Amino acid sequence: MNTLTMAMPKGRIFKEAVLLLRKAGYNLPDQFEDSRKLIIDVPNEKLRFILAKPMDVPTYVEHGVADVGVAGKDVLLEEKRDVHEVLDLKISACHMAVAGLPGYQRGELNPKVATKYPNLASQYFKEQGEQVEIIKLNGSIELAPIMNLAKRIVDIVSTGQTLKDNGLVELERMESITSRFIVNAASYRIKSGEIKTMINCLKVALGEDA
Ligand SMILES: Nc1ncnc2c1ncn2[C@@H]1O[C@H](COP(=O)(O)OP(=O)(O)OP(=O)(O)O)[C@@H](O)[C@H]1O
Ligand SMILES: O=P(O)(O)OC[C@H]1O[C@H](OP(=O)(O)OP(=O)(O)O)[C@H](O)[C@@H]1O
Repeated sequence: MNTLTMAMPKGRIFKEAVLLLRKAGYNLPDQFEDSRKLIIDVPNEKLRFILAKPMDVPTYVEHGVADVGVAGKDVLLEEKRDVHEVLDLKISACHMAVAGLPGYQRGELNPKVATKYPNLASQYFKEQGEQVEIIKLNGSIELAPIMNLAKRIVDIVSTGQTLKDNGLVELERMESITSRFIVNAASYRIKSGEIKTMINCLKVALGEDA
């Protein structure tokens, strides 16, 4: 049996993904979630975890540095990496939205939209037939309309608290987002037994038919 390398997103998805793996029967050590190590070997399960920035997980999987990984659908839509998306893990649920100050009306020429997701946002507005100027930010996106950097933002909404606390409202709901199990194409062939076993165990944990 081959060792599988799994790219995991550091941050909010990580804990939920670890819980799901444990539910799927993988015996992961205690304190696994609290470690600051970026590579964690679990020899008993023939697993090696690499802990990457959420946006970088598909890159590691595309290049075959990791055989499999967990990535938010938002990241997959933004990065468009060449990976197989094989399973919806139904964790870290949220949605993408266009937000802005209350009462915003379309109509300006080439309006600015601030976002951490320039590709996803560009595609959305193209489909809507609205020409916009995308301003890429790396976080605290809700600042942009308040400071008049851009009247609208495209960002993740979960509880809606961040929008509310900053006096913003959701203007248009976009895609629903959950985390997905992704696989490198070559690994899928070379390590198909191990990968299919993992997918089946995850499906059972999710209450789906394996
Ligand atoms: N409220 C939320 N805000 C942001 N991301 C969320 C939320 N709920 C679930 N997610 C999921 O978590 C992922 C982001 O995780 P996290 O917030 O830990 O990283 P990040 O802040 O984008 O990372 P970094 O800023 O370190 O690059 C998203 O890709 C999305 O799929
Ligand atoms: O609807 P809510 O539950 O309030 O969650 C949404 C907020 O959470 C995320 O920010 P994050 O905490 O990742 O910080 P960031 O601004 O650094 O991206 C996201 O970008 C929103 O700002």
